[in-house]
Amino acid sequence: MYALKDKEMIFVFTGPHGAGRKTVAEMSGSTLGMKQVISYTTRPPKATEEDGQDYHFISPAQFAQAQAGGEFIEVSTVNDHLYGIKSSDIEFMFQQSGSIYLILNRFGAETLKKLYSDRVVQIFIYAQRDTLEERMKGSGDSEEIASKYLSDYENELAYRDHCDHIFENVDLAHTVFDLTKTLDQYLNRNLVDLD
Ligand SMILES: Nc1nc2c(ncn2[C@@H]2O[C@H](COP(=O)(O)OP(=O)(O)O)[C@@H](O)[C@H]2O)c(=O)[nH]1
Ligand SMILES: Nc1ncnc2c1ncn2[C@@H]1O[C@H](COP(=O)(O)OP(=O)(O)O)[C@@H](O)[C@H]1O
Repeated sequence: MYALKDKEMIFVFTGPHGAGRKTVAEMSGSTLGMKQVISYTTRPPKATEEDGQDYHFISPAQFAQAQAGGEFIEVSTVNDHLYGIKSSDIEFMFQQSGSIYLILNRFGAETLKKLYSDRVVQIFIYAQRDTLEERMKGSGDSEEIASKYLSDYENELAYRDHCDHIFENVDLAHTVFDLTKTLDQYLNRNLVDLD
């Protein structure tokens, strides 16, 4: 496991699938110069996704090999596909930036919190159930996947009690503004005028 250096912080975006975690994390992250640690997955890429940008798309055999070699600090199964984060990627991203972020389900968020305790800030992004349903349709998730995620909505929502900051993502610009202001306070960059 990578040992964090002085002032290095990990921001974990979690919350229900389709709430806009990825959208808002990328927008605030690029404003603040934070780097994303990209997960590895055995899920096939969607039409709009790029290898190395959205995920590192690897085969089950490649995943098993990396897992056997102890390369992952966390592994999770979602809809019959494996997802994991490599410790070496955390280290590499910290060489690029003093703060990194990840977009994880609640199990991954909980694991990182256990591993890195007070150096992890958990950001919970959510939306109302019917809003999620609409967004999932819009982002190309199949009805089967959407209904699987929605059936777990209450459990996903309950995880917010474990998080440091909670944002309901209704209006995108508003969420990103509030989120950037919150993250900026940890980073002490004062990019956002607080008045
Ligand atoms: N625990 C864990 N969760 C992950 C990891 N990578 C991605 N996730 C989460 O697992 C879920 C995967 O969902 P998926 O259907 O592939 O849709 P996505 O939202 O487009 O990535 C999302 O909630 C991700 O945030 C990982 O390495 N570990
Ligand atoms: N505030 C918002 N209003 C409307 N659509 C949004 C908003 N935030 C995100 N979206 C859209 O919702 C879909 C899901 O967003 P995404 O960031 O992929 O969610 P997550 O990472 O939480 O699964 C995307 O199509 C995205 O463009």
